[in-house]
Parts: sequence; structure tokens; C-alpha cells
Amino acid sequence: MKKLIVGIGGVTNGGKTTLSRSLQERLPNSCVISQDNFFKDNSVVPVDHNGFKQYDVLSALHMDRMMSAIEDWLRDPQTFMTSHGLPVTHPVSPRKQDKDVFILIVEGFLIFNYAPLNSLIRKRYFLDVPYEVSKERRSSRVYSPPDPPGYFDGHVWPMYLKNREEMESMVKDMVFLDGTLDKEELVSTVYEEVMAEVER
Ligand SMILES: Nc1ncnc2c1ncn2[C@@H]1O[C@H](COP(=O)(O)OP(=O)(O)O)[C@@H](O)[C@H]1O
Ligand SMILES: NC(=O)c1ccc[n+]([C@@H]2O[C@H](COP(=O)(O)O)[C@@H](O)[C@H]2O)c1
Repeated sequence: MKKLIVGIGGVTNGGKTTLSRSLQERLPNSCVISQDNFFKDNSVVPVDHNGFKQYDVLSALHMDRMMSAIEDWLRDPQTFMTSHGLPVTHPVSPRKQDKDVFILIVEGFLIFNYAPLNSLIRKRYFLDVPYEVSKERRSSRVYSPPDPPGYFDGHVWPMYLKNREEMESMVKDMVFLDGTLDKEELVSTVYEEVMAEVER
């Protein structure tokens, strides 16, 4: 059995969840684990001197729980998929009928900065959009808790710049994607590359 982990990282509202879901629909025997599902409870996330909740840091996330989910998939992808109500089909590659291929798409804004997770990822994509696009898209999104006034400029964007710098010093083989491109174009590009990796 072949197991392949694809990482979809990038800026907030870059289109990570959208791309990951479309990829999952196209790639047989694939599933998605989203970092968004592993935020700690608001009551334990500290605030800074401006009163902004410090959500855009690794310590605001249950990375241990996220790793456990990934390890569950690695141990037995088929059981992981069926327990999440996802269909399993055989085989993925007609040219390698004897080999099942399972694909895990890990998506999130801080996945490549976390070394234990980054080391498991075979293909790394980073969705990039300019400040104005990210801010505009985020303004119509409601998080839990919702962003307070000034949060984007006071916390989200400065932390993004810091995290991105850290990530770029840690990770070299990243494929940057322009998140303002058409959704279909983005999914086709990544799909082709992932299938090429599957065939390898
Ligand atoms: N390629 C794209 N072009 C235009 N809008 C997009 C694109 N991809 C995503 N969006 C929109 O941007 C917003 C954020 O997308 P989402 O996938 O939730 O981003 P992320 O998971 O990176 O925060 C959504 O309203 C989504 O419909
Ligand atoms: N899902 C949550 O519980 C929650 C809570 C507060 C903020 N956030 C925000 O989520 C963002 C990361 O997710 P996206 O990349 O999907 O926007 C961070 O910028 C963070 O500020 C999420």
C-alpha cells in the first residue's frame, strides 16, 4: 500500500479549504484533515497587551491531537476513511493494479512550521494572496469567536508575516500558488502534480 500526504498551506482566506475539498472530490481514496478543527478553546487562548486573542500561533492549536489523527490515518488509511464515512475504491492507478494508493490532504495556515508534521508531507503547496485580498475575503467570514475590530491588522497579518518568514527558512521545496487564480485552474494544477507523484 502506498500512502501520500499532501500539504495545502497558506495565508488566511487564501483558499486552502476550498482547494482541499475540490482535490478530495477528484482524488480517489483521499481525505482531508483540517487544522481549523484543532484550535484550543477560547478560554485558554491568551491575550496580548492590546487585548487581542493570540490565535495565530502554534500554541493556540492542539497539534498533539492533529498529529494523532494523522497517525491514525497512517496506521490504517482504509479504516480511517470508512470511519469518517468516506468511500474506498480500488485501485487508484490502473497501471499498478496490485497497489492501493491512499492520499491524505492536510490543510492549514500553520502546517509547514510544525516540524513533526512537515516531515510527513511529500508535496507542499502554499496558497498566496495579497494583503488586500486576504483582508477582504476575511471580512465576510465569521470565526468563532468573531474577529474583533482591528484584529486583522493588529494580530492576523503581523503574525502571518512572522510565521511565513519562519516557514520559508525551514522549508525549501514549496510550490507557491496564486490564490487569486480561478478555483478550477488551481485544482487542476495540483491534481495533475499529485497524480504524477502517485504514478512515480
Ligand atoms: N480561487 C479563488 N478565487 C476566488 N475566491 C476564492 C478562491 N478560493 C477560495 N475563495 C473564497 O475565499 C474565501 C476563503 O476560502 P477558504 O477556502 O475558506 O480559505 P482558507 O481555508 O485558506 O481560509 C471563501 O469565500 C472562498 O469561496
Ligand atoms: N476555528 C477557530 O476556532 C478560530 C477561532 C479564532 C480565530 N480563528 C482564525 O482562523 C485562522 C486560520 O484559519 P484560516 O486559514 O482558515 O483562515 C487564523 O487566522 C485565526 O485567527 C479560528
